[in-house]
Amino acid sequence: MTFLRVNQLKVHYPVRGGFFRKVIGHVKAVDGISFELKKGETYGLVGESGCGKTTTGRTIIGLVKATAGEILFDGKDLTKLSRREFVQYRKDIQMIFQDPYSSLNPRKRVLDIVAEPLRNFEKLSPQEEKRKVQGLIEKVGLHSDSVYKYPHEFSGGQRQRIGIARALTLNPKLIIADEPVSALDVSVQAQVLNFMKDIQKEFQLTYLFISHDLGIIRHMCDRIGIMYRGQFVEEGTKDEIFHDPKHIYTKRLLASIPNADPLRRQEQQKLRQQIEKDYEQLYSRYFDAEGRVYPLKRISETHSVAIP
Ligand SMILES: Nc1ncnc2c1ncn2[C@@H]1O[C@H](COP(=O)(O)OP(=O)(O)OP(=O)(O)O)[C@@H](O)[C@H]1O
Repeated sequence: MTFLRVNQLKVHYPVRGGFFRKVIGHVKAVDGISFELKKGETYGLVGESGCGKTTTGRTIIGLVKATAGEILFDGKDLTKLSRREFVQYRKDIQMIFQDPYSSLNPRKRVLDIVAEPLRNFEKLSPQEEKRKVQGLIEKVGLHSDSVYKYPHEFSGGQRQRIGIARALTLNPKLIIADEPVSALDVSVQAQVLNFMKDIQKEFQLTYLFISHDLGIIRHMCDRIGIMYRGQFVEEGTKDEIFHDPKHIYTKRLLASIPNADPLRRQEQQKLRQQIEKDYEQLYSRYFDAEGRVYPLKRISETHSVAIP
């Protein structure tokens, strides 16, 4: 059952320059992507830094305005809703951020941090609110007394659990997790990821999981979309992507995962060189006068199209 559908979504950020800060061009952060999420699944968005993953997530949650395209959720196009209408949907879609160190207000107690979304939507008495927050804090594996503490009193993994408790406060249907463990020690990453899997079942959540780490994507996701410079180059189930990748860029990403077996490493090295050669022939980077990677253009698969 389709739960959320993104149709031809584009997000172009204006680039300003000159004395009057006029718009001199656009960064096509997301440039016509379409995909859908089914209820209860984990959909992975993967690609190298700057390919538009975060922008996609932030646009779905309404933090960034779409330039064109549709985001259909519960029969409504979120890009067309007024601010007021959007707030109702915002309850159902929550985000877990990358950095648990900066995403929690250091001056607020856990009670206030976790209760914040609640205060915007429900009028609970202070006692009811505290009971609810303590319940959530226990759910994420922390002691109920933690509600009186401040973020600096917790480890990175614990802080991310607090971020997750905050995301769960309003019983959301969809959680957008943007690199939720990349700021954490490898030893804690697995704990947080497994915990996210557990609560997914319990709270019947659908995840849009954003990561550049294919190992994590493989562990977490049912279906995967591979992004490259604002576009999708390939989409498939976990098995299709990992066992039968079709696109040269996906092969390149997969070849970059180090092989644990030393005997196979040499083989992998050779494969990687071949893939790099093919890739270089297909894609090329363009830079503007200031050295920024420019229009994120893709050379056609036949190598025959000249880039202006
Ligand atoms: N507010 C903004 N204004 C202008 N350009 C932006 C803005 N935010 C992002 N960009 C540009 O849009 C492109 C996509 O960025 P985005 O953060 O969505 O990529 P990403 O795949 O999530 O990368 P990362 O993994 O590094 O976070 C990049 O070229 C980035 O520089």
